[in-house]
Amino acid sequence: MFGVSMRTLISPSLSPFSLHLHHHLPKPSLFSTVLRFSSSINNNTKSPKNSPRSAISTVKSQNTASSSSPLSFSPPGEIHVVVGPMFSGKTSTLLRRILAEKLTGKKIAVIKSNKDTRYCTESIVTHDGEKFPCWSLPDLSSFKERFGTEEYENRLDVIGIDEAQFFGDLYEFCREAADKEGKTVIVAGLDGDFMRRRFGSVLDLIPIANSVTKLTSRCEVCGKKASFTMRKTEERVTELIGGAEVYMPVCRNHYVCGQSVLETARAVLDSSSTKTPDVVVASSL
Ligand SMILES: Nc1ncnc2c1ncn2[C@@H]1O[C@H](COP(=O)(O)OP(=O)(O)O)[C@@H](O)[C@H]1O
Ligand SMILES: Cc1cn([C@H]2C[C@H](O)[C@@H](COP(=O)(O)O)O2)c(=O)[nH]c1=O
Ligand SMILES: [Zn+2]
Repeated sequence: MFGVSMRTLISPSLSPFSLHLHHHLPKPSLFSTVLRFSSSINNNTKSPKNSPRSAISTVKSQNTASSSSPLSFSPPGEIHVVVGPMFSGKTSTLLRRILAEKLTGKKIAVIKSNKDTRYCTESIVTHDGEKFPCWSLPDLSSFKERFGTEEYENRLDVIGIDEAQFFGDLYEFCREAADKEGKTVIVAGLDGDFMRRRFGSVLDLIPIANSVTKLTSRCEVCGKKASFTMRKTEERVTELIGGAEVYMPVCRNHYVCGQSVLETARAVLDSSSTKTPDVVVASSL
């Protein structure tokens, strides 16, 4: 990772939600009554004295059990989104954050798309070779059942998702996990494809995210900060698995120059492929 620019889109202290609560709601409001009711349930909960894990599990089971009540208030989870071009350190950042959560005693799981078979199917692997075991899946909706529904609901705290651009059900999974199941979800993926078009549904998470981080790499041409990924080959399909042999990180200037160079090259290739055979034979002699 060469540079990081962090934009927290929702500041908890200034959220419309808290302003609304302070200035417009009659007191006591139904909402604050629900909050007090719910917190008194949790305060009366006797957690086992042994491990922090047991305490976490107890609170989570309580929340799951009470989630069917119309007056219940589950503690919300969180969604953190990490985007950027290829080689910008998205997987490294995901790994670092996941390990930090693990160190605090949280139970974690990492999922990556099974479309990405570049290094290893059972681990997320950074371009620097760091590894962490993961679930390699075709979609996210099957994760809960594969992980074990009871284990998922009562003990899992943090879910990391790598190569998020490849998951069609990303938005629904993250919203459900954070809003209804109290999970912290850390999502790493490409915001844009090689044409700088939105990639998959990563960008759809922004309105429901707690934080969004866009990383930069280093432009392979000039060394300045790179925010885009250039494809070096002729393929035009959106999804094309590959590494440095196919893609390179570039700055805006070299993305624009590179696109026009590629377009010129394509035009030359296209025109040469329409030449009559005798011309091709003649020129190749
Ligand atoms: N061709 C390359 N261009 C830039 N960085 C590279 C390249 N090859 C390997 N790297 C390394 O990749 C690291 C980022 O790896 P990773 O976290 O897997 O990135 P991402 O998930 O964003 O693709 C960089 O810190 C750099 O050391
Ligand atoms: C730009 C771009 C990338 N891909 C593929 C190439 C890689 O397999 C992954 C990205 O991996 P990384 O962890 O961000 O290095 O996505 C693609 O299919 N289409 C594209 O346009
Ligand atoms: Zn450049």
